[in-house]
Amino acid sequence: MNQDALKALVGQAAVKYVEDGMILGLGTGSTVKYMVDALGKRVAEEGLHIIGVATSDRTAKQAESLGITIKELDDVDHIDLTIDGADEIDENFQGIKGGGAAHLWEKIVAINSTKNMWIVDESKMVHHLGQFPLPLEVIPFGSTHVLEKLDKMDLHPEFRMDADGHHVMTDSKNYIIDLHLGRIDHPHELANTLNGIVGVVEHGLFLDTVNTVIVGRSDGPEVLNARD
Ligand SMILES: O=C(CO)[C@H](O)[C@H](O)COP(=O)(O)O
Repeated sequence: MNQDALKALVGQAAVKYVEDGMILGLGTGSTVKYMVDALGKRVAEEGLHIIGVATSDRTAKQAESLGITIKELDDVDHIDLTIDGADEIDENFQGIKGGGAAHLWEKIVAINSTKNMWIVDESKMVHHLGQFPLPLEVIPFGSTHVLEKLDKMDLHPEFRMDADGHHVMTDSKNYIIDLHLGRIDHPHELANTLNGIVGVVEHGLFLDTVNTVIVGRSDGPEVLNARD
């Protein structure tokens, strides 16, 4: 099975956890896109009454095009379950997110959710975090100085640019800096350090966040329970 087929598999597996009346956080990325397609199908076929809170403009657009009602986070009083993708998940269920430049909204939605589920193909499961560059969302004002500071801290920063050589912009109109770390031995310490840098809005370390991971493997989806 190729990677896309595994992503579709976990997307379809995840929506089996959706119940009528739920308020759902909808993540961002290519895996979530399959999940939103499958959710739209359930809404159309079963008439489920679901409210979605999207973690990006592109997910909101896709969901609405499929007949899923979308509300702003501030217009709901809770979120029952958020289903999102991830870039890396280690053996302690700690994760890196933000490959799609959406980790700020994803983290805000995640911390306001009763349960968090991540859906990934098996290539995302790792022994140690850090092979995937760690994304930081940074305020454009003074961001070159933030980059220099990170460089002096040996965090190997690089602005994320698009194919035309422009800064990748988040939905909040911020820039992304990726840290090329290779291996993160102490994710909580690194998170604390990054939280203390003025100009960094949010980093892509999602620590002690996820409850359930569905891993797409060629012999079927594997469900891992991280925490309650
Ligand atoms: O964090 C994210 C977006 O900011 C995505 O969840 C993550 O990048 C995984 O994406 P994909 O499913 O396309 O591999």
